Amino acid sequence: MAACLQLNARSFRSILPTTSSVPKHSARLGRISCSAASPSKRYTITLLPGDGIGPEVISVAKNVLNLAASLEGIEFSFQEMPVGGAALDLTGVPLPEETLSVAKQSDAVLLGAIGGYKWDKNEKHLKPETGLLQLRQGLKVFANLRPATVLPQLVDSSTLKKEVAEGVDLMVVRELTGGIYFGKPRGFSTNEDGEEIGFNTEVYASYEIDRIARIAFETARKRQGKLCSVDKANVLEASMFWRKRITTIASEYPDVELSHMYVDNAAMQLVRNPKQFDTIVTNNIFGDILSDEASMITGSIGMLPSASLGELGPGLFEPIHGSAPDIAGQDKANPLATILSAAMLLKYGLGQENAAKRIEAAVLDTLNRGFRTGDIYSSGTKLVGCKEIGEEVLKSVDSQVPTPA
Ligand SMILES: NC(=O)C1=CN([C@@H]2O[C@H](COP(=O)(O)OP(=O)(O)OC[C@H]3O[C@@H](n4cnc5c(N)ncnc54)[C@H](O)[C@@H]3O)[C@@H](O)[C@H]2O)C=CC1
Ligand SMILES: CC(C)CC(=O)C(=O)O
Repeated sequence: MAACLQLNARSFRSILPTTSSVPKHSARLGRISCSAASPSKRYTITLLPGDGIGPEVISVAKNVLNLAASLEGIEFSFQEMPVGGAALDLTGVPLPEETLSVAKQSDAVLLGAIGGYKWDKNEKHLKPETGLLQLRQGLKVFANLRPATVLPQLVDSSTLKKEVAEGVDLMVVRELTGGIYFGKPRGFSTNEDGEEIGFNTEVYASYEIDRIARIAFETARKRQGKLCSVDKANVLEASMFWRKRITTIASEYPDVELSHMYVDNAAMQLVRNPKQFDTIVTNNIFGDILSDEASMITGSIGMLPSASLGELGPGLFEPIHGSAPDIAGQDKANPLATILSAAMLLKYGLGQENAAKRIEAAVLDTLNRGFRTGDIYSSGTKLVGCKEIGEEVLKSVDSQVPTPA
């Protein structure tokens, strides 16, 4: 148990510069300016359950977040707002102005997932996914941290051989508000031969690369000091420019060992020898794909949390998975990624590290007691649903002693 906690604690501790005294809405990234004042103990949290399994995992994570925080004397007021398909059904748009406004005014945002078959044929501006992209852009959360750690308890759940998966502890730093997801021109048209076409633009300005590069170098510096920048600079101009800017920023971090890798090779290396990676920095689309791949090394996409942070304003915390319509409404979803996202919210969003550690420890304790959802089940463990594993995590939190005042 101690060894497991140690491994986990290191991986969580090493994500970003430690900010145990981050005031509300202070800059949290890169060159952080922190107040020395004690953190506030009252926060407003926007909950965005979204679609599919989103409401199931958010309901569980909310209870865990609330209990862990209360043991540290922290009070939350939660405000639940619609986003994605749920918002489309209610209001006709995937990100209502009120949702964005409430989110912006809160201290942190916890999101489940969006999307579903029902809205798949909608026009682009009426897709749930557009609402999530608008939310990320509206909150200006350009830095998406996606830790992938193989917990000793789940090494048998990995699809990779034990000796390959064991000990993997990597961090994907994904650029989140630029690149091909947002680049213009984009759309549908007709080419000179009269053929219908669809097109998008991968574009990055130097400031966008420089700021994510600094976050990634700072992150690597707090971890094992190794940063691998992933691009497609053998083919794409946007990647050539990415590599040039990353190399320029590297001169500010002589203590960090920088390497570059093409994305096709990186995809292969992640399953060949994932332990070679410490911190990966990459663009929006490659980060999306590589982090889903990395999640399977850890056992399941249902295990990977994420934190999306900007220079100012609330952070957005969400599991990396989608709305999983194939299992929605069946109490089969693994809520641990969302619960761990709540821990990231406490640590990186609010500077409440002790409460975050309570959640991380409770997740480990629950796994140590043998509880598993279907996606991480292995023989000899206890198969439970989303609600039940949530209740077990709550019991683990509940059994912890409050920090003396
Ligand atoms: N951040 C978000 O809200 C995201 C939303 N989506 C949307 O979600 C919908 C479904 O997309 P998919 O490509 O199927 O990706 P997905 O991540 O929703 O599901 C992929 C597979 O993983 C499983 N899975 C995902 N999360 C799980 C969990 N917590 N526990 C157990 N199993 C889990 C699903 O059952 C499915 O078999 C689409 O509408 C898509 O656009 C996709 C990715 C991210
Ligand atoms: C807009 C989202 C559905 C894109 C995505 O897959 C993600 O960022 O996780």
